[in-house]
Amino acid sequence: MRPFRISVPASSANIGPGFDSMGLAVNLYLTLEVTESEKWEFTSPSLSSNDNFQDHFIFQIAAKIAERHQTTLPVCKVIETSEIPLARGLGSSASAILAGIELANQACDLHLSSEDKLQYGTEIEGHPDNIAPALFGGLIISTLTGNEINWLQAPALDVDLVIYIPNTELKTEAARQVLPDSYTREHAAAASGISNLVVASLLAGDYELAGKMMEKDMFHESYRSALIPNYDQIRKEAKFYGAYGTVISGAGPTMISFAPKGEGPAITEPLQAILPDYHVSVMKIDMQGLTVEQ
Ligand SMILES: Nc1ncnc2c1ncn2[C@@H]1O[C@H](COP(=O)(O)OP(=O)(O)O)[C@@H](O)[C@H]1O
Ligand SMILES: N[C@@H](CCOP(=O)(O)O)C(=O)O
Repeated sequence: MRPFRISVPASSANIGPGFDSMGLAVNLYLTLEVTESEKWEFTSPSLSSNDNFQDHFIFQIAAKIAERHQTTLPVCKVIETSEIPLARGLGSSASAILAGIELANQACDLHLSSEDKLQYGTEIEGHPDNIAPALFGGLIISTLTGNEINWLQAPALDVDLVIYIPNTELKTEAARQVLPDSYTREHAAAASGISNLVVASLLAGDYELAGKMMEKDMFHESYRSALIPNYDQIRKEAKFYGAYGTVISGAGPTMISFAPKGEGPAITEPLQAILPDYHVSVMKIDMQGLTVEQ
């Protein structure tokens, strides 16, 4: 086996009303450096020296994918590094799942297509909104109906992104529990109308309208806002300093603003001063998605 390096970007899902169906790849990366070895070694920021590599999430995903293809992983040395904070709404689990799938793909020579990876990743994660952009890059609108996934990569957005990462975690599973099990027809019609308009205005480059409509989400934001520290303040201050709109990133607690191109720093600076316990920064949209270097 030739050594290889896998890189997977983080992602910000939902973008307001695109709940479980829209997400954007951003420039924070999980990487795996993989070489063949005499004995298994897995170095990871989330493993202490007492932990068994077999308990590692990425190893488990890779082993499952290999098993699904009636094979086993060869003995490898894997070094994981990651810039993606865990349980903050930046798709760390989706990036880790894709890294595991690609580890199996490369190490076992599975010749998986991108659609295979999307399918496997979505089956594990449950929804394609983080998996699809982390795999393909850019802004992806996707939908899972039964087992079928359809998706579209939008043209590049001409915006700055500002993210506000607090130093507290919120597990996606916990943030899904506060959501209603169902919506009335009236509610669903209004919510999907808002979502349609966000997508249409992003595609048309009408970012003022996109920002206005994303803040009107009716699928998840209002139910989750109590779980998100400084939710109202971040939206209000970001708007004051020029943002088009600010929403929860994924299931939170990170928030993300869409701002006019070049205006990101004018929001970052005052917001970082207001939120000393946060990491506030301008992010770039990653247009590559998952990459493998031999
Ligand atoms: N690189 C990783 N290595 C091991 N486990 C990970 C990794 N990334 C994510 N996870 C697992 O996924 C969990 C976070 O997933 P989730 O609650 O969906 O939040 P998010 O995907 O928004 O970061 C972590 O607590 C951890 O169990
Ligand atoms: N649509 C999901 C997205 C979860 O994203 P994550 O980055 O928080 O894992 C949801 O809103 O639950």
